[in-house]
Amino acid sequence: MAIDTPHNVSPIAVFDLDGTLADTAGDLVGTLNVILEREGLASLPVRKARDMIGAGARALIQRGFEAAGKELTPDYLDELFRQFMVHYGENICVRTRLYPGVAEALDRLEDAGFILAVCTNKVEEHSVKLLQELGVGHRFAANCGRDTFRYFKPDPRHLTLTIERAGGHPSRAVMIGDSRTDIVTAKNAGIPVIAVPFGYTDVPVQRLEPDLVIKHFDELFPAIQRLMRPLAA
Ligand SMILES: O=C(O)COP(=O)(O)O
Ligand SMILES: [Mg+2]
Repeated sequence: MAIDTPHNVSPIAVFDLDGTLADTAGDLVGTLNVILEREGLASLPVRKARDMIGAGARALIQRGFEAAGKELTPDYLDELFRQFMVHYGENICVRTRLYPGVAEALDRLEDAGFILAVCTNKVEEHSVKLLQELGVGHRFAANCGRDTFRYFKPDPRHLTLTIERAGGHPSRAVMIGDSRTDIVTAKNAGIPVIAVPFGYTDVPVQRLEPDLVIKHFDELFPAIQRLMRPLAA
């Protein structure tokens, strides 16, 4: 289906957050471990728990408890989720860092006239706080979390509504992500997707058939040019 491109719409690059812009596993798993320890369960090493990230904090707790062989009732999961949100909110940027080359890649895109946005399954409040603490919050025209709209990834409307809020258009957009969720979301929205292989996924991203894979943010701008040139023609 051809999408009509309105005149003079700036191109937009939409980024996933956890595992794409920033390596957040240390602090997410750090909070998961606080919760597990409060429940008398053994904590999980980051290398084992990192691939449980990607579907939001509630899923992370659920997966952590499954790994420990402990059942959770929905009510108790709600209670642990509340505890998680408080602890994580207070410890959101202790070990978390941007991946190498992110700030430069954002500069390059901005210089080329791109709008930048974030579409994450973190709650919006945490996404805003984290990107501010990482010193890049002001770069994004929209920062849309799991609770921003009624829809969240892999529902493609999370992505299309993010684009709309940022002032872009789906026909001049690209998504950058690290997981199956991001790739499925973008494909269902009809938007090209670039994957990074250093994030959180239980399957190598190449197998999920993104349009391109980049190993470092240095490669982002040329990759976007390759994908968007045919669209702009
Ligand atoms: O916090 C999560 O589990 C997922 O967040 P992401 O969508 O930014 O990868
Ligand atoms: Mg991610």
